[in-house]
Amino acid sequence: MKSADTNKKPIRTHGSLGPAPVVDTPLMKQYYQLKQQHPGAVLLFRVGDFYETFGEDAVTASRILDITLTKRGAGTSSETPLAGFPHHALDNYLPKLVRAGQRVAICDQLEDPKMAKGLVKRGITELVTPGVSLHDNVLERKSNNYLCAVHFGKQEAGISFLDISTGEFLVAQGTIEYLGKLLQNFQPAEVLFCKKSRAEFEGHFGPDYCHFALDEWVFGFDYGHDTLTRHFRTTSLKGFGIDGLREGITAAGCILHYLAETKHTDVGHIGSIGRLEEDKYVWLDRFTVRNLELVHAQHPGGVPLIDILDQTVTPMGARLLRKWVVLPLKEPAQIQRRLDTVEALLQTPELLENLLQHLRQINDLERLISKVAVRRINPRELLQLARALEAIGPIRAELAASGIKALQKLADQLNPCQALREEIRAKVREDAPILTNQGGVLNDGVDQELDELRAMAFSGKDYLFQLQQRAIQETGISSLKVAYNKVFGYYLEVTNAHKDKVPASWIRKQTLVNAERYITEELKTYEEKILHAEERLFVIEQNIYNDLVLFAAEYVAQIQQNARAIGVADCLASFAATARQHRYVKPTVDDSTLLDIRAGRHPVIERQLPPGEQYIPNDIRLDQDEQQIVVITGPNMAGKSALLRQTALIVLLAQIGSFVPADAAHIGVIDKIFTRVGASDNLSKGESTFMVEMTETASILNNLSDRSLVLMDEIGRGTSTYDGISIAWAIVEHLHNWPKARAKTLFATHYHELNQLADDCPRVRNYNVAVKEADGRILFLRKLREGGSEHSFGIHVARMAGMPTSVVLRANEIMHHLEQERASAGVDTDGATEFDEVLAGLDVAPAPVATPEAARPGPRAQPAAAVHSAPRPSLQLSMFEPADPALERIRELLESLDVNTLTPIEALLKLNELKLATRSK
Ligand SMILES: Nc1ncnc2c1ncn2[C@@H]1O[C@H](COP(=O)(O)OP(=O)(O)OP(=O)(O)O)[C@@H](O)[C@H]1O
Repeated sequence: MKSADTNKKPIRTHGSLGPAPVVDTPLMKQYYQLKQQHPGAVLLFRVGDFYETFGEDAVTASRILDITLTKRGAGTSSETPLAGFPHHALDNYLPKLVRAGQRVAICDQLEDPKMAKGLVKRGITELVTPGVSLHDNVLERKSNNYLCAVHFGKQEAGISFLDISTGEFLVAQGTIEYLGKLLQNFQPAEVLFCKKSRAEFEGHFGPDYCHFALDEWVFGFDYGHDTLTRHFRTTSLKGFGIDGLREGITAAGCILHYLAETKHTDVGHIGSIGRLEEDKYVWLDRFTVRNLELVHAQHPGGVPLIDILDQTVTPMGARLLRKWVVLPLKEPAQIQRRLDTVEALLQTPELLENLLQHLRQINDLERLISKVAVRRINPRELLQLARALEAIGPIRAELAASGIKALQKLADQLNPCQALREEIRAKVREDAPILTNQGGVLNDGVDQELDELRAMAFSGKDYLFQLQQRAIQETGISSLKVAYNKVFGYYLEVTNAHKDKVPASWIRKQTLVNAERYITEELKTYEEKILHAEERLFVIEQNIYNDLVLFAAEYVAQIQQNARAIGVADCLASFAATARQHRYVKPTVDDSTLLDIRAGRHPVIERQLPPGEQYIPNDIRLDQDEQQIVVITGPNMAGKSALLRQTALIVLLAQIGSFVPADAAHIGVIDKIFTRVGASDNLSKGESTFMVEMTETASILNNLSDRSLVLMDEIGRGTSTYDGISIAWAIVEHLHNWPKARAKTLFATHYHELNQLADDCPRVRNYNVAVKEADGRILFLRKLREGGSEHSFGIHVARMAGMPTSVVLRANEIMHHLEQERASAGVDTDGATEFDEVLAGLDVAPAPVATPEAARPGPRAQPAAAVHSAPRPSLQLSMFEPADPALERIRELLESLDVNTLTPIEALLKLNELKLATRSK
């Protein structure tokens, strides 16, 4: 990047520093020059033993790090805020800044200040950003830390993820929904996009992602392709199976560009790039991932599925499990292999125990080898690497002898890398320090010169001790001591009380309050010898250590393969451990379209219940021919949502290869799980959100297949009753009548009116979650039983929640009144209710499938005119009052609709339009 001409005018930084102070010294001139290289980053500027921040950076740093904010040049034209911390505290403070979402540029002194002529040379040595970090304090052991890049193409969009701490590099291309799902699944720490795409990105995915916008030229396909092929040293990307992904390649190229920008150039551990194939995994839309709380809880204090499931003992296993959970499989054979292995592990408890015990020794093999690749591994970590490799041998032996095919295959992938292990053990001292430049890293006998220098340094120190003893004897000053500091080197220190006994040949060097410090010729000579030996010794150690790291770097690919195999073994062992501990059973997973769960339980809720309370299991059966859609009614708190979610979670667990919380489960593979929850914070967020959601719902509903599972929970709750029921009704009808697919559906509602759907739609069945009323109170039985419910129990729940008795009594009175009114006014001669009329008038559903049931009187059997001809004293829809001209317009709009060609979703959108029109009148 070009820096401004700094000779003539005062340097001004880019926006973030605000009005820049006048540059008054060469040091500040140097600072602003460096600051301009990464204007958006907090610059930690090394001055002596401190990292300093200036201007806005200082304000930010002091707020995040809770360090003192002072002023530099207070009261002068160059006054600027200042905050700093000692350089050795970097490991402590840097992660705090990065975790707070800051990008941090570290500027170091590039030469020894003692040697520098004039201003010390400084430069940015690293740019640490939330998505590009190798610091243990920034990274979470159990999750990946992804950097992501998004590129919007003309037809499709591309996306790429990289975890630099593990070397995992992924790419995908597809629709905006697919990208949204991947973002939700991978939860990147930082997203890169093109400057001009900011609005597009935020429009689709919201403003909450920590992001960085790059120049447009970075997002060229040719540039991306070249960057990738140069990195992988290949001529094409065919070998990775990604050559057709134009937008994806562009995004991936942008990631590598960013690594270079942030000075991450040693990235040999990024040895491959994998494609995230949309077809391979169950489609979980982003609401489903969030709503099922797979990896993150929706509310503070909530427990996500992963916390219940995760019994892994290695970080590789924990990270892989998080991926398995959000990417369930669709191929029955692949699922079966995992299930069979878990079963085999359960049948051989001794193998499971041994495996877990050895796995516990493994540590974070994957991140350790990445540190080797980027040359940032310290001696203690290298020892950890050796220890991890030592555990590989026994694991390989256990797996190979297991007699379980899948585990034997894993054993074949493991390699204890004996030569590397032995080399580390032979060279690195067991008690090696973290730093490599202060000695004590290598064993004796590793290098002859090193041994000789060590002997000299140590004997020199012995000599100094003898010198001290001699001086004490000669002068009679028993408190005399030999000491060392960086400025004067070795010196003799004598307290003031004895200074008259000091020989004349001693040279005074420093006067303290209570003592004098001296040097002698002899002391100087020995000091030089010792320091020289030490300096040389440190250099030799450093060189040998660097060579050892280079040697280890040759094992990167092999150790990454070990790490992957260990991750798989750990996940499977974790499934077995969970199944054993919590009574999970092996599901049957096949190509059928049946979903039959016997005595299923919610894996999370059952573990959260207070002691003594039992989770009540329930059966759920869905198929294509008889029971495609189950409408579940029941009062608030009955357990409807729990039932929906447990069904999805059981399917999901089965398809990631885990046993399931049930007595038995038969699962014909599901290809998509689609969830909509009509929570008030969802549908009622605002019209625009509502529209976006409806449009998305539309596109997803139209893409469902016979293998899809749809969960609708209180759809329409966030809007008015009529809207809510209409939308819910239309969606169920669509799902039932859509000729292209019969998606299995669970529909929870407390609109008991929806029970009428079963009259028209032969594959819709009514169920309810049982409750018992006794003495005006309600007892939740949590049992699903066939049949609809007659009324909702909101008032009882209000009582349970501690509502004042007077309010509860009054509510009861009003309810009875309304029920009576409704009974006398809302039922016409055919038995259709007021609500039926409204639906009939709008006719939002497509023509029913021709079945005998469809001929029965029901909502759609009513002609549109019925809306006006039937008496409606109590449930007036004022928008149909003819007197109002604005409403006339709405009527015209309605009449202009061709209901025979209108799709259900177009109808929903029209409904919304009408709603807006009524509001604007
Ligand atoms: N089968 C069950 N066994 C034991 N407890 C259960 C069961 N199902 C649900 N519960 C408990 O009941 C609570 C309420 O359940 P849930 O949220 O599913 O009710 P709901 O019918 O969806 O209510 P609402 O209509 O208010 O959303 C849950 O938080 C859970 O603690």
